[in-house]
Amino acid sequence: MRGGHPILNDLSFSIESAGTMTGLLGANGCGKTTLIRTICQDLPHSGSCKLNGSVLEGLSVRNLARQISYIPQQTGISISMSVLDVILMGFHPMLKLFEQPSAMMREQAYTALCQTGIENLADRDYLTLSGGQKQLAILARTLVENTSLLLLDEPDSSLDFPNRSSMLRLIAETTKNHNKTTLVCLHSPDLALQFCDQILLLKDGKVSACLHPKTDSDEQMEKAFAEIYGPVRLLRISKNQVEPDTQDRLVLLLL
Ligand SMILES: Nc1ncnc2c1ncn2[C@@H]1O[C@H](COP(=O)(O)OP(=O)(O)OP(=O)(O)O)[C@@H](O)[C@H]1O
Repeated sequence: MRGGHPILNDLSFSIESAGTMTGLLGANGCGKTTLIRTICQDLPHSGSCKLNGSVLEGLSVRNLARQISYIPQQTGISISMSVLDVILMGFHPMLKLFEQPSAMMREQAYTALCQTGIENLADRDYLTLSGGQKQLAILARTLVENTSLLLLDEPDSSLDFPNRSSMLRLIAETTKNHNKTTLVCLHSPDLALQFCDQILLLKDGKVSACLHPKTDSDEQMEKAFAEIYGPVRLLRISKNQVEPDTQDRLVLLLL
């Protein structure tokens, strides 16, 4: 519910097993953020969300934070603190009251900064970062959180062209290597087709299609995307034309 109005209706879906990444796509205002915030229990709703068989409704904020990492479009951090301290916030749900992060946690935080390529910003005030640098810092924080479900709302929106791809690759690798389940809102069908195991298309408050880019036919996917975006054509670029040892690359063109 937003402003007293239902945004999502009779919506039901399940996400594949741990180690998989699901993209959530749809037109502006179709309810992607609403769905993500509903799952992390940030918005009122009827029905229920289950994670590994456990109902999420009714769990305490601390308990939810131990299981779910949520990256909103705007981080909401408004006080001065170093980028390293922002990453260390990822350990808070694991610490007791007044307990400080250990040396090992600080080391892990620095490693996460290196993984996202912003170790040179460790001592910078977070508030002085650009929008894209902030997104990389928040992703680094997510990497240290020991959660099983990642909910990411357009984590690439402020990033430059190559960094968008790097960000999605890193999220996909983290998902697989750490056996996490990831649901990510995206606006780029191309990035979703390249990195996601499953794509949910949202329309009129419902899931209009659930696609599996590695196995669905091009015709099936074209038809589903056309429902959302209008006439489209799916181009398949053979792996030999891209880089060996990768999948064919799929690119969606608006007609
Ligand atoms: N605080 C609010 N009060 C009332 N309605 C809201 C509020 N926030 C969002 N909405 C409405 O809820 C609907 C879904 O919004 P939501 O932000 O979930 O869409 P979205 O798919 O994430 O959009 P975008 O791709 O533009 O980010 C929209 O019609 C929006 O106008």
